[in-house]
Amino acid sequence: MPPKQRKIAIMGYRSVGKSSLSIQFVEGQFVDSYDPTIENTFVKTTKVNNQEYDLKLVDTAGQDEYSILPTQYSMDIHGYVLVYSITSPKSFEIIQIIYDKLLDMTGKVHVPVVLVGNKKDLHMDRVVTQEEGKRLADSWKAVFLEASAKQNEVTSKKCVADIFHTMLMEIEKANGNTVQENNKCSIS
Ligand SMILES: Nc1nc2c(ncn2[C@@H]2O[C@H](COP(=O)(O)OP(=O)(O)OP(=O)(O)O)[C@@H](O)[C@H]2O)c(=O)[nH]1
Repeated sequence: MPPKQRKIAIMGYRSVGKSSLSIQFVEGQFVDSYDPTIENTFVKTTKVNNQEYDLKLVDTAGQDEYSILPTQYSMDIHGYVLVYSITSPKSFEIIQIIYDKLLDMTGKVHVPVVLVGNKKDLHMDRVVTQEEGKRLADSWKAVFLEASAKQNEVTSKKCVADIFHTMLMEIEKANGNTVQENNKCSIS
């Protein structure tokens, strides 16, 4: 089977770890320093359920309540990884605004979304509970995962690559395809 071409955007408030999650997935490393992103596209070939995907990952600039989303984000993007930090109530508020803007812009009632609560390693600074994240994702009929880009960990027994693999599977489902669920850390 030829590889499928997929484009995913990773969005959220400033400093929630969008670049860190992207770099952990693409390069397998964590960078502690903070360098605000303008926009960056990563390319990676990855395999899920025996299907190869040529993935373009658009790491967007941090958005706030006043940001106007570039219209190209509604045109050639197959799915959205929406990220907040479990240590930032503001980022949780902003992610809901971004989701509403996406629906408005695409004119759709449902877009493939994976909601990610990042920085789950910072237990002491947690302000957004897992239940709040799950409830929000449920209201969108989206998948919810908590992650640590730093520790390359996602919910239980999974790693950052699984965020993107889950996203690819959500896109398959949105296209009417059935998918196999995977419950351990993916390597590629
Ligand atoms: N402890 C911890 N720190 C993290 C994690 N993910 C990111 N960080 C740190 O948070 C800061 C911001 O991370 P970035 O990945 O640059 O955030 P961003 O969302 O891309 O930021 P913008 O480009 O401004 O939108 C950096 O200092 C990271 O090292 C994580 O899972 N745990």
